[in-house]
Amino acid sequence: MDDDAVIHTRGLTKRYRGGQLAVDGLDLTVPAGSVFGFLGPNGSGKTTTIRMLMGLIDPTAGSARVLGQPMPRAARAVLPHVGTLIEGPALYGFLSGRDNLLRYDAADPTADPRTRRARVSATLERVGLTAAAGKKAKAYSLGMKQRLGLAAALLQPRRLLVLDEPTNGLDPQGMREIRSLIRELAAEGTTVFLSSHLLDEIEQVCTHAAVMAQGRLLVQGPVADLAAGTRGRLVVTTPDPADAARVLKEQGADDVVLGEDRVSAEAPPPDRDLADLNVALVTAGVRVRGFAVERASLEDAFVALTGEGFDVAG
Ligand SMILES: Nc1ncnc2c1ncn2[C@@H]1O[C@H](COP(=O)(O)OP(=O)(O)OP(=O)(O)O)[C@@H](O)[C@H]1O
Repeated sequence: MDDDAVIHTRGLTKRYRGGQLAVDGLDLTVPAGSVFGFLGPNGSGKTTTIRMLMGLIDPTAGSARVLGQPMPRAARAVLPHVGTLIEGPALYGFLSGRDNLLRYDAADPTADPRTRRARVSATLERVGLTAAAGKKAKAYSLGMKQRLGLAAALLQPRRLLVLDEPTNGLDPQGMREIRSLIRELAAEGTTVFLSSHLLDEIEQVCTHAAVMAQGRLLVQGPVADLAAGTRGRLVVTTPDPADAARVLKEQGADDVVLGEDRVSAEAPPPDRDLADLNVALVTAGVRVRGFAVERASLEDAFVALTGEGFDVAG
């Protein structure tokens, strides 16, 4: 077991009673201090994994350690150090935002009642809800509800935050707010584990990521490495795209895509000198206006891994 890991699983498996194998032999390592994106299309097993990590359901096989301790056995010792936002916050609509937090904190046996009011006020401030603190929660927008849920997770200092699809259903402004809050928390040293089905979200906020598909882990590691393992695309801008495409194919380029004033192809391997390709184009009379390699995105990496597009719907 990796002692520095905040979350570490070995062969973690969940088969539901109906027979559905939701998580299949998962080996996950979440380094301390990371913002770790747990990525996968709907139904790939993310929520099931999170529920096992938090001791809400038992695994069928395998083991999980959170903050160095076995789950679910050590749940009582571990969970006070973990802030969670899973499947939307449970709020009382008839209570104000502030009263929701006071009530939530009062239900936590590890929370100090003497500092309760001050902590609630500070947390409301931190998530930008001070002005709306007196409003009933049912009058909150979806983004405000989500921020209130996050506030509940932040009432006490946490070593780990586990957020299940924290920006799901939010408008772009709401997403930005949650993402910048996540970055702030990470900068203070909290490890953040968040699930998402949005590739660009993971690229924007995460240092590390794991990709799930159909209950299995496809890959995990630093986000920069995941994309770097995939070749970028060579993009040639030219008024002669058909000729350029022909020359690139002759030169052995793969996956040549013809556009109106551009041609792209899979970037050649590192041992191939790009200048030679450019010379071949120009020698064949292709007028080259632009010649560049675009870095691979996480989406390219995902497509390369699975051979299919990422389902970003839902
Ligand atoms: N309580 C349950 N009983 C039986 N099958 C379940 C249960 N919960 C989830 N599943 C199934 O397990 C698989 C994984 O679901 P899970 O919710 O973990 O995926 P997910 O990646 O979190 O997707 P989503 O984003 O839709 O929640 C799915 O096929 C789902 O239908």
